[in-house]
Amino acid sequence: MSDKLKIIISGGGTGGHIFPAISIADALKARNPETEILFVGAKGRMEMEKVPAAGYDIVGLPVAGFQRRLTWKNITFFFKLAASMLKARRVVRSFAPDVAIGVGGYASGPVLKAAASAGVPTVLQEQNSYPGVTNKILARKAKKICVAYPNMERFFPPSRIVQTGNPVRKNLLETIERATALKEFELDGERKTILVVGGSLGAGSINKGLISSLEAIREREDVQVLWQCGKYYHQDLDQQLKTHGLDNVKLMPFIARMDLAYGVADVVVSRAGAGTISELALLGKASVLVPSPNVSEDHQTKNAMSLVKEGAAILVADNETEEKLVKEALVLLDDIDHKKQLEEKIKLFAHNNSADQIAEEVEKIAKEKA
Ligand SMILES: CC(=O)N[C@H]1[C@@H](OP(=O)(O)OP(=O)(O)OC[C@H]2O[C@@H](n3ccc(=O)[nH]c3=O)[C@H](O)[C@@H]2O)O[C@H](CO)[C@@H](O)[C@@H]1O
Repeated sequence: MSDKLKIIISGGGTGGHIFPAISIADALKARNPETEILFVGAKGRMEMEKVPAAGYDIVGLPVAGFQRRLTWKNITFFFKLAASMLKARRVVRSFAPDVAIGVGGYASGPVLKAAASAGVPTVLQEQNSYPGVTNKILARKAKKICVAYPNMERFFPPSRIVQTGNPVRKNLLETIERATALKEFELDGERKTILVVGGSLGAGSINKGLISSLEAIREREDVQVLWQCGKYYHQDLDQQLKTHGLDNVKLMPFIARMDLAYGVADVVVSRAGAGTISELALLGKASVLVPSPNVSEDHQTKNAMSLVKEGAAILVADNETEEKLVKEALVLLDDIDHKKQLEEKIKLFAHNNSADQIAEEVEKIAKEKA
């Protein structure tokens, strides 16, 4: 094997797949700057913007998701899948990677399948406590499956599982100046802060919970809310907020500087995506989680429950946000002991150096192949 490794990383769709992928790429580069990395994502999805912004090349496949209900879109799904398979094969042949890594999301199926058929070893990174169908199928051929949760031998061949945790962006772990964070979001240093995040795309039910509780938030002059609502919901919510004229709510479509947002947060209200949970654990944040019911195998509830049953987070159901969400967050903000307990307990779920560990596995596999 030459020193110069060539690695394909495929997948994406949402931040939960893209950010771990970028962290793995960064770790491979940090270990060996000569390593050449090519991303393969899905055309029109978030990765086509975020990956180049992180300094890596990406090729887009025309692949789309399969709709679980009966719809005409599923006819185009099969055409797109076939076209993606052909393109994935071409990309694998011309880039000739030493290893292909799949991080989940539409593109990883065709790419890992093409890689395995071409004799390229594959590695999976499964972020969730309950894998989707594609990863279960891809795992049959994968050399290693890097997981973040225990008991994954229920789904994957035990001898090929490695406990690595989910890669988290490095800058989230650096110490930040509180003043810089307050300035970034135009927040008040005298107030306690609730950070609200609806996953990388925003969450309708969390947004509803906030909108229906604006009066309760207005009454709390000692509190402010930094609210990421998702690009799709932003315009409408921004208009609704303006009519209420609150000075303690800051609405944003997406937060690029999550390091600063976590830095100012006293309590976090969030979806239960695996990436966010890994970040909350590493940073020891007291959290109220609202699992999305719209994900495969209800995996967010399973992610959240692994914390909740250990007293490491609070859960509010998706259909109860209007009555409970803001109320629970405010109670937690005031209950210093409970807040402290959650901060300590969630830290027990933290996994350090995950990206580096995955990069090491990938290098080992490349060496075995050579
Ligand atoms: C709807 C959906 O399919 N969600 C899935 C998606 O989650 P999704 O991408 O929403 O969520 P995750 O929680 O895993 O990751 C979100 C990432 O985006 C970052 N972030 C979020 C908001 C923001 O404004 N700025 C920002 O940078 C977070 O810091 C985190 O790094 O992938 C996860 C990992 O497979 C799954 O567990 C989720 O169920």
